[in-house]
Amino acid sequence: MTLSTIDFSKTQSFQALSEDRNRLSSIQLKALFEQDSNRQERFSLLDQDIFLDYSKNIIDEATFSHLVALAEECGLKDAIKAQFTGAKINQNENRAVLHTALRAKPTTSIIVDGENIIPAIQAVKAHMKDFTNQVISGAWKGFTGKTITDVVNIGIGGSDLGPVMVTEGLKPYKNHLNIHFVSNVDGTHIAETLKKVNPETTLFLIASKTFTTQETMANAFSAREWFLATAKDEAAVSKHFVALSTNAKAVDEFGIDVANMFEFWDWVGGRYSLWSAIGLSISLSIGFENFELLLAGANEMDEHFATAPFDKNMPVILALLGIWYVNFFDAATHAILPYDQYMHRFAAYFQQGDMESNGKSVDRNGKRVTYATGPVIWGEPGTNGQHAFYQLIHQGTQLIPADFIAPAITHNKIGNHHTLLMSNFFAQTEALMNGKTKEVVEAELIKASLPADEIARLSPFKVFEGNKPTNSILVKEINPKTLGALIAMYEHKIFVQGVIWNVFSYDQWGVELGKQLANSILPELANNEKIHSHDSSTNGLINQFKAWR
Ligand SMILES: O=P(O)(O)OC[C@H]1O[C@H](O)[C@H](O)[C@@H](O)[C@@H]1O
Repeated sequence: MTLSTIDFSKTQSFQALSEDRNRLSSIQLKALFEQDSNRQERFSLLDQDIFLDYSKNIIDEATFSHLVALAEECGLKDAIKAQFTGAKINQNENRAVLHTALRAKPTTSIIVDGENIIPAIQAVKAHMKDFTNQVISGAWKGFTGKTITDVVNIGIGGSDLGPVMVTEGLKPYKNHLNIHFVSNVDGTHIAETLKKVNPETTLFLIASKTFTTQETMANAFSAREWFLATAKDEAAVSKHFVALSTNAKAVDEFGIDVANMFEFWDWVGGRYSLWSAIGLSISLSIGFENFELLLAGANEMDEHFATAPFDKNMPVILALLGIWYVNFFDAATHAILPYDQYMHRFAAYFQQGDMESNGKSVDRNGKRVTYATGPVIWGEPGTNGQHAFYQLIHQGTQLIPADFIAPAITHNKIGNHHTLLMSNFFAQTEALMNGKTKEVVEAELIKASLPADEIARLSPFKVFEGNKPTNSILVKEINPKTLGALIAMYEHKIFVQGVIWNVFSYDQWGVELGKQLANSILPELANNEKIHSHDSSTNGLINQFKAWR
């Protein structure tokens, strides 16, 4: 079973949406609310303690049904089925895409290459559970008999961003272990981390799907050297180094006992791997039971995604709205704005999730696309963003659709902080939608007793056009289950968009060229001889570096 290769810009729904775009260009969102008192009821969904209000989007009933029809026309139903049942939809790498299997119920059966993969997943989970319990309880001892106090996850990209985001997001559930993350090949990252830990009580998790990634291997070797400088005994490595990988051979060559390897498989994409052994730092940080709740939340979202009709399906709706703005309003970026300090890495995580998946310009037929695909994903937690970049969202020339995410219940009930935060959350989407008219601005300036010529001069700067689209995602509370569901919701959003844009979302050839060139430049940096092998800019930069270092 392969994915369809329909050019969505040639579909009937696309044509209808183009007409909708023209029709809606003269309509203000505000007016749509005035015309229909049930608008929010119509354009919102409640599922799994997540309330998605998408009513503040530039859509009406007709547009919404055309968007849903677009999903149907592009074969989304079959695509979802293909992904969940293990079809090799990552065609360029001939792989299935089964992060959903990692959180499936143990009774499920999913066949890949003639074999049910669920028992192997359960076996790794049992290993993770046992190991997590030993480390947390203190039964796992370091080489001098001391218990573990610190865990350092060494990994990059998908082997870092998910665990960082989730351990930060779920800090209220954290136990006594200190969790650190080292990703950058810049020696500063590992050096600063090693300053904080003691080799006798530190556990290193070498997290790499391929176990060949330059950055991770360099950091892992430096950590090992640092450790051995104290331990002075290779045999001690097995008590302090474990591997999270698909590559048993490379793990063995590094010197990690394969018994201390937590395996996963090629059908888990790096940026979708936090549910696999890559999640060991999460499990150590919040306990295996909470890790399982994270998986259970994701699984419930999987079921919602796989079974809900498209017009009641959160990931599908988010994906379609995203396409609406990228392809019909020329939106080049999409902001993710969590009003929750613990979620401060959520946008960074989905930068990889989304941009590495759908940052493609060749379609599934191997042809250059004739339309825009994945937007730039960015964002910072509210209210910090309000005092930094919201100016541009409110009054700039770019249309920036934004997702506002907030928990109703806070983990830190200090004074009135949460109501202050939430008042901003509600105010911003309202302000973005309604804007402020010239009349209102002028009335305010008259009230402030400004002279008429000053009012005329100032008012254009103080007008807000409004009509800026947002989704509000109100979560009852950020806990392991709801966070699992939220992450899965965005994962599926990415998948749906990839299906419709007719791109392969699960490969990432775009990261290869830079890696290749870095490898060819590396030997050129070994001495101080002048380089002439590149363009004049690259030669000049390398030679200046050599002169200065
Ligand atoms: O887990 P690893 O094999 O070390 O890969 C780490 C990362 O590196 C690559 O460059 C890919 O672009 C990412 O998708 C991946 O997550």
